[in-house]
Amino acid sequence: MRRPRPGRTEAMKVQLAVVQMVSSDVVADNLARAGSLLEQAAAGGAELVLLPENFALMGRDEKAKLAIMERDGDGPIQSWLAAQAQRLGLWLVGGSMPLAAADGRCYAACLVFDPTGQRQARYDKMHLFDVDLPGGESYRESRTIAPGSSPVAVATPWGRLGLSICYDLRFPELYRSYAGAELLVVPSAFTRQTGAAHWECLLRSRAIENQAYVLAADQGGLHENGRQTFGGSMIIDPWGQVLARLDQGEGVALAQADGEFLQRCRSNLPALRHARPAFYGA
Ligand SMILES: NC(=O)CC(=O)C(=O)O
Repeated sequence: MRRPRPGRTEAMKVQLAVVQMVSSDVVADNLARAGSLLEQAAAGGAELVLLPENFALMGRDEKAKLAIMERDGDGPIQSWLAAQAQRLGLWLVGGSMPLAAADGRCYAACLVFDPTGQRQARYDKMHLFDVDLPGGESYRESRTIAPGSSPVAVATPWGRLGLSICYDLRFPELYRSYAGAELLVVPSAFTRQTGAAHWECLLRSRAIENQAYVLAADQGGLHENGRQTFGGSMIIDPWGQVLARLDQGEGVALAQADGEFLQRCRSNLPALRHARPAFYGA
């Protein structure tokens, strides 16, 4: 593994992977398939891999999450993530999984493990998908999920990695709080309807305005509860170009991040330095 010295973004070269799943309501099946997809990513040279939101379970109803939620730092899904990172020698970003909240709900937590299996970060989804879509589809995540309250960026051998989950993608201020981060992750279970309309456009915008690599791993297919997710998992460079993309179904997309290219984007078009938050807020 190439490990550039901290601060040497231009020396950064890392093979990235996003894993797309169509998770079912059986945890053991989902983990077995996720394990094979991670092996596929590792065989493609991936050093940093992102799983989708709800990788371990897309239940028949939202409450199913509560039956499998774990205490922080203790439980089979967390152990599985640590073991996969270690087994395959990867930085593994574990999409989202339910961790118990004090009020009986859970947090949708994104956990990051390094190649020794040590946990390096936890981010809890901050914006909850309580929406009514045209056509009658409706979601109330806040009934089962408690909102997180802190942005989290983690230091990796390739620079800072800003964490977010799915609906967070619609709140650019969160990503601006990571300004300067080289890598942004968006594990998701975007609806088919909103994904067709907004997914790529929002992802490319976050990459362009923050001049960062964006990794977006989505759920992509028909789930047992009748819910359809969009797919279209992708890796985008700081110029907004889609380097790798999946359609529907399960799979792995791979692409290389290049620190020299990122630095060139930032020095040729120094929009991050031109920002004037004093006049319109941080
Ligand atoms: N499912 C989500 O959390 C978000 C989504 O589908 C959207 O923002 O659209």
